[in-house]
Amino acid sequence: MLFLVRMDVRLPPSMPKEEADALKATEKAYSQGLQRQGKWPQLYRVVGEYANYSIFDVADNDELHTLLSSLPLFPYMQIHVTPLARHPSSIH
Ligand SMILES: O=C(O)C[C@H]1C=CC(=O)O1
Repeated sequence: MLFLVRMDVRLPPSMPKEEADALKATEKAYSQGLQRQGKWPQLYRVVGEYANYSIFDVADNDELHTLLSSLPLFPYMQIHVTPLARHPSSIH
């Protein structure tokens, strides 16, 4: 199942830079692992925002929730999920 996911990251301004950098590094490694597994096939930065649009390719809602809630930045993100279905006019 394909999902379009928007993630908006809101780190508290009071978080020490070292802590924020460590979280971002852990998040990067986690996300790249999922990308290599094919579960997170597309990841785009939203221009001018600390946000991304991503495509996830997972078995079901439960797997997506498990992956998203395991993101190291999860406590600091607003996440919006849109389930995708094949468009009848799509040639892909
Ligand atoms: O930077 C972000 O958009 C948040 C998150 C998503 C992948 C990653 O490495 O960090």
